[in-house]
Amino acid sequence: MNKKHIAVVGTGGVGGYFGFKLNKTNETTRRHKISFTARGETYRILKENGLSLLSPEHSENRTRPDEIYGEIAEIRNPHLVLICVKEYDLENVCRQLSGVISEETILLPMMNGADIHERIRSIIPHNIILPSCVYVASHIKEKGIIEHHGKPGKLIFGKDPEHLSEDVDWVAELIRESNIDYEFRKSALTDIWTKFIFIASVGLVSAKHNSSIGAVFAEEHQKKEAIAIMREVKLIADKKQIYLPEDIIQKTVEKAAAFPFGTPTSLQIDINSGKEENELELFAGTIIRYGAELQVDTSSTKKIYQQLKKKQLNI
Ligand SMILES: NC(=O)C1=CN([C@@H]2O[C@H](COP(=O)(O)OP(=O)(O)OC[C@H]3O[C@@H](n4cnc5c(N)ncnc54)[C@H](OP(=O)(O)O)[C@@H]3O)[C@@H](O)[C@H]2O)C=CC1
Ligand SMILES: CC(C)(CO)C(=O)C(=O)O
Repeated sequence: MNKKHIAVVGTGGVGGYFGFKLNKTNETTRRHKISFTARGETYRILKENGLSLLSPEHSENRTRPDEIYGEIAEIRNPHLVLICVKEYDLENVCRQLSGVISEETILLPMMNGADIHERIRSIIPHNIILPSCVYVASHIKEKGIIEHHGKPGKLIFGKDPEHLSEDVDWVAELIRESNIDYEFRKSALTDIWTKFIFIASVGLVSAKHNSSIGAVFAEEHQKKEAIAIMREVKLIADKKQIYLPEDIIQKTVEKAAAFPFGTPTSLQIDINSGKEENELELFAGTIIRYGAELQVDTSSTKKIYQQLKKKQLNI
């Protein structure tokens, strides 16, 4: 594989965790160039101290990126861009990326959401975009310092359905070499919706009650709310002809039980800490919109959406 430039855009929970692993491996192999883009104070700290990851997986918790940019406009000749931002920054990031990528650049979003690859495609129509989902419990402890708990993070990604014949095996090889747990599929759509049914339901209910993943399923009322949202997502997936197994709800409850009881969700943290922006639209907004388009009743999601809107105003 020729030397590639891998640009990590967004050095938060996800970009910091997966980017750390890429860079740590590359510090030894020196096969590629790994760059990070970060804003403001995070940029300054990364420049000064490098990137730190506090994780049971790594005893050596600091890595020095080859290049750190304070703005997307500074990125030069990237072969692969990992888009690791919250959904409310996605369109802004994509518009800026349009100015720095070539037609060969591959885009790999590492985000929650059911339609992220389509949203990227509406701004960057001709590049290869690899649909994906990620499982990891990591967050910004302090700017430039990422904390990771629980199981090793996992990336599931697939071929671009509009560029099926393009060879993107080098991306899978890079991920494998970096000791990242991953699956590479011909199509990742079922995986994306399997993650979406989980995180949309658990995220919304945990945000409403400020409860952890374990607590959502330990409390009967919360569990009922989560299952009602899962049912709505399953009906939408069926209408969109996205395969989810018939026992997906049972499987999703089991998946939740595999997380340490106290694991928070990112939506819970963002809403209950009074952060100005959060991913409520990514979860509830998307379900409600698809419901309207496909004539699926989404009254449970609409109810919790209104409750969370009110909660935001009162915080
Ligand atoms: N954290 C987790 O455990 C998991 C998160 N996810 C999903 O992954 C996605 C990313 O989440 P996460 O990493 O937690 O989010 P974070 O908020 O931790 O990190 C996002 C980072 O992107 C940065 N950013 C935004 N816009 C720009 C820009 N224009 N230039 C440079 N940097 C930018 C932000 O900078 P700044 O700090 O300056 O705002 C922030 O540091 C979300 O969709 C989330 O739902 C999925 C699974 C698990
Ligand atoms: C629940 C978790 C941590 C699982 O990856 C997640 O995706 C999120 O909080 O957004």
